[in-house]
Amino acid sequence: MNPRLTLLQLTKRFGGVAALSDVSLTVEPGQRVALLGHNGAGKSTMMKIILGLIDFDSGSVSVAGAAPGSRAARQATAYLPENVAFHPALTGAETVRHYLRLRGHDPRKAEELLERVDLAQAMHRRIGTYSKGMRQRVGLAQALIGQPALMVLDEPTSGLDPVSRRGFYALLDDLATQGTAILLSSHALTEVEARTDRIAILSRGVMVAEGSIAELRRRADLPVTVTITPRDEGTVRAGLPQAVVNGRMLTLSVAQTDKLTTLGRIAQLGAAVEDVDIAPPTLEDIYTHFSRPAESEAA
Ligand SMILES: Nc1ncnc2c1ncn2[C@@H]1O[C@H](COP(=O)(O)OP(=O)(O)OP(=O)(O)O)[C@@H](O)[C@H]1O
Repeated sequence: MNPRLTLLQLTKRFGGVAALSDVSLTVEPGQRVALLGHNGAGKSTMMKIILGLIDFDSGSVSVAGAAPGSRAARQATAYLPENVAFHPALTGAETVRHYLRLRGHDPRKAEELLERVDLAQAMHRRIGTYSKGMRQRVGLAQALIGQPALMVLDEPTSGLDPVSRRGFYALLDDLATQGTAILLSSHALTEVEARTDRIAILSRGVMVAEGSIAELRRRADLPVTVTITPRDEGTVRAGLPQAVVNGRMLTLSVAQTDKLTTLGRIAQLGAAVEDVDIAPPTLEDIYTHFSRPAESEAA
């Protein structure tokens, strides 16, 4: 299958600032890719280039096999900006009908789209009375028009409460199952860790890491955290002198390669141990690990 999005050695400068340097990325049909990066890392610049809103200096970009900004690319792509702005005097239903007409679709589909984003109750109210999260969901309904081949979402959950976030990701899962490729930028590491297939980390315009969370975890080779709940603290501390006391628990930071040996030593402590938990490095740990070299360059 052809990728829905291909960026090859993409470079973009704004005067003296290299917003993107040699960035490559592909997103296949049905993939959900999270684009992570500090403020000013180049995420919005990349999205604007994909949408054909700004030019780039060198490299190549293909959106569903077409040039960014071309009619074919625009038809294949849906975009949800971070702060959606709609006319406050129009209702949700009127707004989505308007976008349906603009994109050559049957305006009667507005109700179904608004139901999909959980706005059935409020669709006939003026948008001026909506909360930020509700406006965001109107934006999402607009982005769902015509079953896009590629969805580009800029911080899509920033105004949403936890229940709405869950609903939002369930909707993305449905779209991905039907083949839509999804590229979303986010600073919410915990939720993208659970709800996306691949992570792309930009740091000062450079793609410093890209892959599934399992691949990035392997590559980063960060220690796992082993937490032991002792039944007999004295015996556990004597058996594991390097463990750090943390309230009622003892924790150990263990290299991946020493994990099984350490578990063997814990098992030998027998009844002195009440429980053991192993936590792999979180996406936040991985993100910090890969972003760090560029940060130290900056120092
Ligand atoms: N129109 C512009 N003119 C000059 N510099 C720009 C312009 N747009 C972006 N930049 C610069 O390019 C770099 C990347 O900015 P960009 O907005 O892409 O970052 P970002 O990752 O989206 O950040 P944030 O998380 O804050 O939205 C920054 O140094 C920014 O100042």
